[in-house]
Amino acid sequence: MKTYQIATIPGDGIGKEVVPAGRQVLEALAASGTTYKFAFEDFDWGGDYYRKHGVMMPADGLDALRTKDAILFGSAGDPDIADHITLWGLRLKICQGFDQYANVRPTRILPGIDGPLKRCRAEDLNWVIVRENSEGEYSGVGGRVHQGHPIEAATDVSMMTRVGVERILRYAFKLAQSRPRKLLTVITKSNAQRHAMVMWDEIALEVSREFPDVKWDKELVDAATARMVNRPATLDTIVATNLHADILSDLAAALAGSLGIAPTGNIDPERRYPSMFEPIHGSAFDIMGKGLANPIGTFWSVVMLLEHLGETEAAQQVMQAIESVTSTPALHTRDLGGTANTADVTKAVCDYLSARRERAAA
Ligand SMILES: NC(=O)C1=CN([C@@H]2O[C@H](COP(=O)(O)OP(=O)(O)OC[C@H]3O[C@@H](n4cnc5c(N)ncnc54)[C@H](O)[C@@H]3O)[C@@H](O)[C@H]2O)C=CC1
Ligand SMILES: CC(=O)C(=O)O
Ligand SMILES: [K+]
Ligand SMILES: [Mn+2]
Repeated sequence: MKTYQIATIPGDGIGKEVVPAGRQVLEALAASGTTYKFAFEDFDWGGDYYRKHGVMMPADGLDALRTKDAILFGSAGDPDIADHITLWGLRLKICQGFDQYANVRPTRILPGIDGPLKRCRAEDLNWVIVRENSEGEYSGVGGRVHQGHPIEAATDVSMMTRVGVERILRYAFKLAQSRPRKLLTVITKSNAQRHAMVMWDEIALEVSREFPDVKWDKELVDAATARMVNRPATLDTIVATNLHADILSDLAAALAGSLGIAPTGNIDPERRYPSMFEPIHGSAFDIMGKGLANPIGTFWSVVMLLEHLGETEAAQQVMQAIESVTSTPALHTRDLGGTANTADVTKAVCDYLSARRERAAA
């Protein structure tokens, strides 16, 4: 029997609540009679580790992850440690260390969820945002000098390379091609950002020639926010830079009902390294430790993890379990206007998976 090696890294805040929940779902799935097992290794990296060791993860931490089939991640972010230390010390260290250059963020309005847009039907919002995940505004290039003096200066340089832009655009065109509408929107800001974003537009045109069956258009990022709200059905696959897509995908999640529902894959499409799956949200300091976290974003990330492993049927089963739970208002957490807690939702998803096994056996 095949055993998938899965690393779990809860990290901080509600990551510590939703990642164990995600693991329970994978365990319930395996117990329901799959032809494979999961072997989990849990890593206690994050803010608590930082308080003990002065780093978010060990210097050779990537080596412990290198041989895993996938990583399930929670969040990096601790109320008592600066956000740039936690993010760069853990999540970005893994994303950049394993060159997970494609950050893939599907969004749709799940059954039973009441989205905030009154003119948007559920079928009008079914997007996948492809976020460049290795360079751009989050390349980490820059510096700060003369701190505290009037002449203090600081830069965050947005680095765009032809290789980086070409590979993410090619990934996005391919993904668009694989979806029924074969529709891609390339989002930039090539009016104001007159160098790298102009290069994006040029490379988009070049790469588009490899995909004659994909319809594509361009939108500037400011106008894209309005289009997402006013004409959601005109979008399908979306590709944008690291920063732009980070912002647009939180908006997308909110338009689909809640930040607590939305999943991500940090993908190395070439499979040189393990890919990492996480909800798009962060540590949620305001609700951590209270059992209020919606675990659906993590469960949907588990679906993406299973798809990445090639376990398509299992992925579908977990997605069905999620949709059965979202269809039941009594199982909505507070962010969806309900009163259920993290454990209630987790149990319902696990029970659904177990019941499938019983139905199959009957
Ligand atoms: N991938 C990662 O590791 C990320 C880390 N962060 C870090 O997380 C910390 C907090 O960041 P914020 O900007 O506040 O964003 P956040 O995503 O943690 O929270 C924003 C709002 O959404 C709500 N929310 C988020 N997830 C939820 C869930 N599953 N269920 C119910 N409500 C949920 C929170 O309660 C909060 O009101 C910071 O340290 C930040 O750097 C933020 C985003 C991603
Ligand atoms: C850090 C962050 O906001 C994200 O990965 O979405
Ligand atoms: K996260
Ligand atoms: Mn974000």
